[in-house]
Amino acid sequence: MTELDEAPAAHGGTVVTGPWAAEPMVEAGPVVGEVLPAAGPVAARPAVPLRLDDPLRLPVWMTDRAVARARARRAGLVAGRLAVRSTWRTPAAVARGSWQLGRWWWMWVRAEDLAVELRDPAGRLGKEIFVVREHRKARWIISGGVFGGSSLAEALGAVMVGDWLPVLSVAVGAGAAGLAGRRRAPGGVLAVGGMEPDPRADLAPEHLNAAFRAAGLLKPGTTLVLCAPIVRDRHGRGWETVLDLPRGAGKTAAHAIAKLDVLAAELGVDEIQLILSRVRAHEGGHGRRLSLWVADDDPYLGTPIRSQLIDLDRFDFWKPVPFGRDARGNRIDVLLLWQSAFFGGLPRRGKTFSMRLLVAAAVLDPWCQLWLADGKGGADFRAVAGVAHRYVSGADPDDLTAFEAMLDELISEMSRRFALLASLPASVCPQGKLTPEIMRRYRLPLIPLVIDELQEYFEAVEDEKDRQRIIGKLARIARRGPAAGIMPVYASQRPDAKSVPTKLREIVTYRYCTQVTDKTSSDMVLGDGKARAGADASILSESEHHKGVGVLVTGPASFVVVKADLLENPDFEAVCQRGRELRLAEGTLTGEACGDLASAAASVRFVIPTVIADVLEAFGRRSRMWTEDLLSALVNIDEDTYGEWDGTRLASELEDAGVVRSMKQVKIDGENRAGWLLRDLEGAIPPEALAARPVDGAPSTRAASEPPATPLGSTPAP
Ligand SMILES: Nc1ncnc2c1ncn2[C@@H]1O[C@H](COP(=O)(O)OP(=O)(O)OP(=O)(O)O)[C@@H](O)[C@H]1O
Repeated sequence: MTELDEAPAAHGGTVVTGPWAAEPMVEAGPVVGEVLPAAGPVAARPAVPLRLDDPLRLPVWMTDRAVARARARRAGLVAGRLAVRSTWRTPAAVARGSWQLGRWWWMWVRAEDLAVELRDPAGRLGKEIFVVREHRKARWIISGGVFGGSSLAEALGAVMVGDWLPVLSVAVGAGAAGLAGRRRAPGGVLAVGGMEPDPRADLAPEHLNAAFRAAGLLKPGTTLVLCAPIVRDRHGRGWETVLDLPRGAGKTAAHAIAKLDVLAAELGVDEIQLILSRVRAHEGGHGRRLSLWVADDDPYLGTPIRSQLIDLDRFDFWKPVPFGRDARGNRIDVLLLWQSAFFGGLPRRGKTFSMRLLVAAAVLDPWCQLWLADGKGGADFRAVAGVAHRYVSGADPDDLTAFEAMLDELISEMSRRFALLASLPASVCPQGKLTPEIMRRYRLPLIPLVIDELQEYFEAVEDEKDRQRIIGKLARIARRGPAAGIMPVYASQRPDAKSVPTKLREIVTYRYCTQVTDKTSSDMVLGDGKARAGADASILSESEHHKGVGVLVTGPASFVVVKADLLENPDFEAVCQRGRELRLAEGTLTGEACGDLASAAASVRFVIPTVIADVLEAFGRRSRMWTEDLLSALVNIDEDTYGEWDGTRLASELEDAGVVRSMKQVKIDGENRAGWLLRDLEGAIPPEALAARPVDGAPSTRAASEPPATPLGSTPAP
């Protein structure tokens, strides 16, 4: 196993190469400003001026097996259909052609063309009738001459050459009549064998012109401007080109992207097979320039790619996380540093699995402190319990309290970090932001805050005011957290306004949406107007192959459709086990992952006083509690012992057990009341018992002579 040290260098919150970037054309150089021929029955490719020093280029079907196969298949189909259909179509075509030729001859011999020219505005011929008659006479003579001459020639030919000559003449005549009587497709394009041309076999400029015209993007008589020849892409999986919409029609690249569904239908492919993206100014583009790629097949077919994270010993979360691949097979990595993310989509479409790739990367970095809440409390995240600093599973009333306590604690941590960063000298902290050096020196690990099935928490809250308060906290963390190394990743199953509060979504920088039912739901996750701009998760199908495929929006104008790598539950468990070992070795295992304090104390033969043990149990995952709540929780634990206790009795018992109370009033939700802090209670546990927990950075195997590590969260003076 290796560390992913060849991962691209960190760069401010971007996703590496996506199909929106015009790729260099490898097969041929760009031919700027070449005008596509008008739509029509033109089968030939656009004439690219040849120069003597141009390399010899073979037709694509000779160099590309996929195209050769597609062509052969199509030729076979066309020939087969032609053979079957011609049995009844040929006589009909010959009859139609004979009738048309006969009619044409009759019009000609009647000199109708001349008569039309010579008629006065009232439609009379007047004296010109004599000219017309002269012509009629001459044309009858010519017809008679041709007919008589050819009959004589046929008769002589039959005698001198053979009887087959007249038969051949009749066959040629019938063939000509048959050709004249062929059926034509509407618009004048010939439908060979009754089949439409298949752009997958050979995408030609006229296909593009016709599709753009049908989508209302081209005015009659105008054509697209080809900036690069239409070539096979480097993997031979589709056709690609760069083109401009013509000036003067008022149509932009954005208009074309909004018509992606119509264009795909006109090109005879599924929307998922057509990748249209703007070519921006820094790539040499402008408002009318588009990069276009038409895949031969659904680009997401095939077995899912196993996540690289499974085989990594450790990962550096300051680097982009290997996430998946786009339609064209380019790797997509996601740098979560300084960012926040939102995952949405219908159930069972791979939302949690995709999000878990980021979690796995965090788990593999011992300098990441994971705070995680799973609203459903399913099996997907159970393995993080051994690594996570805070882990809330489920959305029952107790879990909801723990969930909010976790948010409060994190907000306090965020404020502490900002205060600390502000106090550091500019030489240590030049940008006022966390750096890997500051992280290690001041024990400020990166904190991914991961919340799956967010809708469960919103639904568990009955009062709208409480819901808004939670949204406010989540939004506050998303807005300010990233600069302090706190990166929220939220996921919700239901793409509606209640489950995906707009206020929250708009702050989050990355948004990922797996399949949804319609454009409105897609916009609900990805942002208003995104579907119109091409980022539309409703084009994903229910196919097994589209599980884990989602639209990843990385900025106001950038998105990519990604097939996420696969990381299944057993692999995730192995990753979590590795993450725990890494933290134990590095002395960074903290919080709930350290386990139950009472059992840790028991392992060093120390018995925690019952009152402290019970109070700790009553605290659960909270960091502070009001006395009245604590007393009722104690009554729940043991009514016989605590039924008669009041605040004074509790204070004196805890004092006797060694608890030193640092403050009598504690603030919860902005309200100060008599209460207790978790850290005061933990302060009463003797050092040996605390040392039995790896919480303070002591690897379980640390030698007695080694100095103790500084606890995470306790910061040395700058
Ligand atoms: N990248 C992937 N490639 C292939 N299959 C995947 C991928 N991601 C997920 N799946 C499959 O899809 C199933 C559902 O995934 P997941 O649990 O992430 O869905 P979800 O959208 O989070 O659903 P829910 O909201 O019900 O939890 C998984 O059990 C897995 O088999």
